[in-house]
Amino acid sequence: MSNVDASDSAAQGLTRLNRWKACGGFFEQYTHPSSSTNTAMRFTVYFPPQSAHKPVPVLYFLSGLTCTDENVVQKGFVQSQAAKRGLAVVCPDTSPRGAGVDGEDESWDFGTGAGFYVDATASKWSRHYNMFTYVTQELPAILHRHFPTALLPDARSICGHSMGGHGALVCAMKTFLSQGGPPYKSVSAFAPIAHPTACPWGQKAFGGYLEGDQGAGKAGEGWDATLLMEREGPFPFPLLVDQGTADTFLEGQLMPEALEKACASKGQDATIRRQDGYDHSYFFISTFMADHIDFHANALGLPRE
Ligand SMILES: N[C@@H](CCC(=O)N[C@@H](CSC=O)C(=O)NCC(=O)O)C(=O)O
Repeated sequence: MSNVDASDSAAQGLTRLNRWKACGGFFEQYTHPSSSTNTAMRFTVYFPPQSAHKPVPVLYFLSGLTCTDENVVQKGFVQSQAAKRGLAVVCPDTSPRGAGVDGEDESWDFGTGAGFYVDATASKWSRHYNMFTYVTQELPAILHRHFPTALLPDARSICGHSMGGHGALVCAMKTFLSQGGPPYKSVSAFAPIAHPTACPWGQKAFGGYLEGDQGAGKAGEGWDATLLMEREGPFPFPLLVDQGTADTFLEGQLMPEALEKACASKGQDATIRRQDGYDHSYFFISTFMADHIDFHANALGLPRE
């Protein structure tokens, strides 16, 4: 279970920053005080046209290193298929901002913009860098309190890219294992950092955020999707992963073959696809976004087109 208290934050207010009409629905961007991160947090929701008349299921999209809530909104092409299927898409930020932790802005792959969707236990980071509790508990509670007629409380799935692809896997796995909220119905990832304890990005993040992860790396094992699959799989939700073959981070950082092997050994319901010639960018993500929206809409029981 989480070491962070997210219980009181649903009562706190949201301030709307922006609203844009798209494909008959609306993107709405909000800021609010967060009890998980002890900072202001920002997120954007796509409300499909159907949500004006009845509550709809929710897909969370977790972005990667250096991103905010806006990258996938501007370049992910979520809205056209989400509007067709009647699926809301929630896009959180990737870390607290302006927390004031010494060194948080020194590198692009750690600290600001790089929360890695863990709950930090190292004392320097643990007051603010609690993105796991924020994404899995606090933000859903806020959304369902503020938008009860637009969003269903228990029908949720999760997707992400790179750091966020791994975050999506771990949010679903750890929520199921801890029974810490309604289970996610499906999980998908674009180019996830599939085995973070074995790659430089993950070792840097876990070594910083997690007490006891320096050196032997033990603390990170409970936050590594491939190790969670090996130890606790199979999980009762389907998994879809897309990986571009021309991704410059594929060798050395992403390691989809490790996750693939773990899924195969545990009989996990998993589809892991290689997409020829695609890189790590939002050109890749936007190309296959409709497939991912359909995958989740089907798992969430939405009517097919
Ligand atoms: N330092 C570089 C590379 C950063 C980068 O490629 N970030 C990816 C996510 S990587 C894994 O989590 C990304 O999504 N970038 C944003 C985008 O809109 O493409 C840099 O700063 O460019």
